[in-house]
Amino acid sequence: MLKSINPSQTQAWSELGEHAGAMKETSIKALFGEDNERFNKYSLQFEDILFDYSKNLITDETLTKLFALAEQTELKQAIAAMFGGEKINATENRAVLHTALRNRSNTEVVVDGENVMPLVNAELAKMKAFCEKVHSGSWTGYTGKAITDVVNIGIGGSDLGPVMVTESLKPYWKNVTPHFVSNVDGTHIVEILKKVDPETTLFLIASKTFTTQETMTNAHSARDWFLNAAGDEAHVAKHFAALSTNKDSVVAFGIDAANMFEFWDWVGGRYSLWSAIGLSIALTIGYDNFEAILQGAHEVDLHVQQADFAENIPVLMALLGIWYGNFFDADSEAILPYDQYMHRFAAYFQQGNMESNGKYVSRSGEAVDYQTGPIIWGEPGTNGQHAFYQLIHQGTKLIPCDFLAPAVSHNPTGDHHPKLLANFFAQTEALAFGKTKQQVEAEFAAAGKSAADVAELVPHKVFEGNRPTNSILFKQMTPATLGRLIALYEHKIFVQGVIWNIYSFDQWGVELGKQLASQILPELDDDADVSSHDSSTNGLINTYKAWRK
Ligand SMILES: O=P(O)(O)OC[C@H]1O[C@@H](O)[C@@H](O)[C@@H](O)[C@@H]1O
Repeated sequence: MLKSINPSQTQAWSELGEHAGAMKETSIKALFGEDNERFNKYSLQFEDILFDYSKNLITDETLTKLFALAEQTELKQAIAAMFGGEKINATENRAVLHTALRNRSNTEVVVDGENVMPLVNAELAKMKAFCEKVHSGSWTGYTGKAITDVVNIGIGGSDLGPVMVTESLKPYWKNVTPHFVSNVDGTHIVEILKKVDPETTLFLIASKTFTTQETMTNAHSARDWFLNAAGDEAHVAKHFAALSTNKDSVVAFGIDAANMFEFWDWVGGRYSLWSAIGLSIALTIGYDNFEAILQGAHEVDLHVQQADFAENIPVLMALLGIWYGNFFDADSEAILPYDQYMHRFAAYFQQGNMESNGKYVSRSGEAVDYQTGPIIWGEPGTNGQHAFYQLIHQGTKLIPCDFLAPAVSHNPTGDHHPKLLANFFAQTEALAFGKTKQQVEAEFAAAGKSAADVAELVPHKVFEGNRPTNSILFKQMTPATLGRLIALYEHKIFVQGVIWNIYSFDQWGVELGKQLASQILPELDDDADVSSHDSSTNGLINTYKAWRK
């Protein structure tokens, strides 16, 4: 159990509050002007990843106070508790050990007196053997043909990770094409089923609980579609596998227990891509590449445990987020990958952050008196530049941004990549340093315009700058690099949750909607008007019933 420590009552918090007041009087530009060594001081390289956090409104004093906050909220103890298998997910009485799934050192990880590593290793061996059979063509469908398509049916943590990773690593795809069905909207499964052939398709029913309405509905529809073609229930075993913690429900659904890939209650849904939930990843890019993702993440697991705070990338990422969220009232963060393959990266960490740290109740059960998890959003560059960057550059809101880019493209066509990277470099420069009134006027003067003619236009063309960013430049998008990047962001979320004194590994906030939907569903069976809800909900339901006739 993690102690409940109110961060806003710590000495460091009040010092940070005062210090933020002073920092509002300076600017990123001024700080760069004062110190030529800023990049060297405020950047770190970890393996093939360069983390440059120099374009933040920080000084050594800021960092010292942020590290003090981490000390005073007992971050070190919390890191040890998580990796040590303590039940830090107290509201569900569970350990938090997605790190054990990628513990390539194979050191003991004990939960309830049992070393879980033999379980982890056995499941990985089973995934490996299965991948080999599918890739070699020795695993065949009901008509003897090899598998060409995998359809992962899952939602939330049982979908977003595999989607993001398979998309990010498209250059590594093998002879199996992945598809993903998540939404209960029938459109999703109908459109995917149009693309695949029952004779050569493998369905992975991915659900930690194996009770999620969307997933079970889609799984039954997939099974019906398959049986419609295959005829015989005996063929299901060749085309359906389950990725779950709930064996009884898997068997009750009709999936052969031999085709179940297991994980455990100490793996949170949104941290589960490292587990059997990653089977669609391993089938898409090959088991060895899947293992390379685990290896990359494991390196970061060692880093977060061993590095001093000043050298610890996830800790720095977390503290910078707290600096702006709690002391500058920033309420969102943008994640902006300059890599088209990473187009679902922000969506993935939208769940990671918002489901983990979207909590207002502290670990002692009281409402907190400070901001917790940020709103996360983002799209790949350069598309975002032509859509929403206007607000980041000249809007009234402070939006700290992470810019990510590979130095080497998998598609070095023409001069696309230098152009992409020129934009990547330009944006953080523009955001930090802006363009002054004098610069705008000088540009007009150089173009032969008189000061009087352009006076009204000038203020609109000024960029205040002083918009903070992190740049994460990596060598190339490889499985190990992606593993590292994901683990960095995962640990950022964990560190922030510790400091905010909340429980990052439960998600009670998703339950009420599910509960009400299951009450409403039977009310939609007939055409009778309902009156059991508030007037708005009654009105909506009754209009729906009238219109669907
Ligand atoms: O994997 P299952 O159990 O189907 O859950 C799928 C998703 O459900 C949601 O309600 C959330 O709680 C997510 O964290 C979870 O990943």
